[in-house]
Amino acid sequence: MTRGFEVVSSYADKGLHLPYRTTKRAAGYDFESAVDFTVPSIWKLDFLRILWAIRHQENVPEETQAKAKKILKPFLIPTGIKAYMGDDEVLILANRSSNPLKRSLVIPNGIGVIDADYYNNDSNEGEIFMQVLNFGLTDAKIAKGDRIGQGIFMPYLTADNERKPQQKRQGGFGSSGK
Ligand SMILES: O=c1ccn([C@H]2C[C@H](O)[C@@H](COP(=O)(O)OP(=O)(O)OP(=O)(O)O)O2)c(=O)[nH]1
Ligand SMILES: [Mg+2]
Repeated sequence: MTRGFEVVSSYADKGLHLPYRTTKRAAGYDFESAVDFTVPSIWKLDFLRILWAIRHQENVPEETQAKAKKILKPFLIPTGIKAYMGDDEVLILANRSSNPLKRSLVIPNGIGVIDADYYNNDSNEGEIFMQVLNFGLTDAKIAKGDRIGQGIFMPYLTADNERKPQQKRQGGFGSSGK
């Protein structure tokens, strides 16, 4: 077992496809969405009120803040997939170049870093999520099975005299603290 993909147990009988390469020399394994998913447009904000607040240097009302927070929060598309790899390897999750053009979807953190020790972690079994924002004017509808991103396996290097890592990975998305 060198590196590869598995379906996480909660999706065992959901008919998911493991990520695959579409052409002979493709670097990226395409990931499909595990569910039908809607990514709301970030423009669904209460525009006028925000502009008003900025114009008058007022605090944005709490209700608007809550709404904005909900919409601006990057959305996590479940893939139902986990990846195993060597200890000195990482899976880079990148957008498909067609996504900004066709679906107005971007990855707000640029790329996703899927660590080798994320695999089978105690909190979510290592399920890979694709974090996206929809900068378009309308909601982006994604169907189960749509190819949403691509994963590229890479080796990584460590630095001399580094402070040895103290933690065991418990999950993702901020699990190691601030
Ligand atoms: O697009 C992404 C990015 C990350 N992850 C998972 C795998 C990764 O191993 C873990 C942690 O990612 P990262 O280290 O980039 O985020 P963090 O904010 O530092 O979280 P943590 O404190 O859990 O390391 O979250 C994803 O599923 N999708
Ligand atoms: Mg981290």
